[in-house]
Amino acid sequence: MSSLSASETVETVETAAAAEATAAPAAQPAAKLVEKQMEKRLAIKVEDLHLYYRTKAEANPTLKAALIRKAKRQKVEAKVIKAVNGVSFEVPHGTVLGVIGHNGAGKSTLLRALSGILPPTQGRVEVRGRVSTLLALGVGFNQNLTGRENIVLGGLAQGWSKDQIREKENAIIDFADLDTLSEGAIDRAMKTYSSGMYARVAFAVGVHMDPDILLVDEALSAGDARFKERATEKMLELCENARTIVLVSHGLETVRHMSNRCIWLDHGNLVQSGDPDEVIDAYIEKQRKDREDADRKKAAAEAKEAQEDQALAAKAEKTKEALQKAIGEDV
Ligand SMILES: Nc1ncnc2c1ncn2[C@@H]1O[C@H](COP(=O)(O)OP(=O)(O)OP(=O)(O)O)[C@@H](O)[C@H]1O
Repeated sequence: MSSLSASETVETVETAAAAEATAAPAAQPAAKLVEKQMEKRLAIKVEDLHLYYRTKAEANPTLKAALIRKAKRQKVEAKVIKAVNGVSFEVPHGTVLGVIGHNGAGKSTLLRALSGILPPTQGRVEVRGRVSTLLALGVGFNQNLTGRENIVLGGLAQGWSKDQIREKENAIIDFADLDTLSEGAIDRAMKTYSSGMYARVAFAVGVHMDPDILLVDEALSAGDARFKERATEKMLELCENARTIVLVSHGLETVRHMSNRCIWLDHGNLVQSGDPDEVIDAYIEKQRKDREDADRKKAAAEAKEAQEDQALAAKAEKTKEALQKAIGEDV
């Protein structure tokens, strides 16, 4: 679980606004005022965001390779992976933003930047409000502590009072509802949990942190159908209270059902953003076309291979005939 210092980002925006007000104190053009009002309603503002990872080119260096490199005084080349390339978008408070895209499109990386885990390589990320992050693996839990102990730890990290912790602890445990899966599990070390049990506790903690902005990365994928339904209801309830949710998922129907805005990432680029039905339909159509293209390429390659086989067989036949002629007997 990670939280971002909301006050810091808000302060940046207000400081900029104050400076502008000093420069032009009196009448401001109506368009400017409207823009400012809109600006205030924003929960997230992402401007020309680039996120790169630097990795060593050699994934599994061998001792021999390392020794040769050392002898030649060569350095291991750093490889830059451009996970997100100049993405810009805005999210008003009360939005459920679905983020879709192929494997490796940059969705989780974007979410890491929104949660503050990953600083931008270039560009700006402004997140205004208390953030709660639900990552697929429930990052932040101590595996050796029990579910209950992790809940208390999460509360302490949020600065809750003893009474608040006691009150929320029960609500979280009720919501996670682990007893129906395995009695007494909440008092066992989390390393003994199944991925579904883990997801339940992570989700229950995340939504009870009373976040303004909830970032969800496939955290529901491990939950069973009943839990997913309850989690969806809870997220919609949060949203009715003008909370903002960013939902990264391959579950296109979940995104269609839950979100009221959607962005589609492809190789780190923002392909389309807007109405979820339109964006999801366009994405499905692109996937269909890609599959068709791949099938066509495969069929063409197979046809070419068959042709080459035929040509080779014909050539072999001719060679055999020529040999027969030359020596006048069967070979
Ligand atoms: N820690 C990392 N170090 C190096 N490269 C990374 C790291 N994490 C992700 N990447 C790379 O960044 C790109 C985007 O990955 P990311 O996990 O953000 O994609 P994704 O859309 O969330 O994919 P998926 O749907 O498979 O979870 C990929 O090329 C991935 O290999």
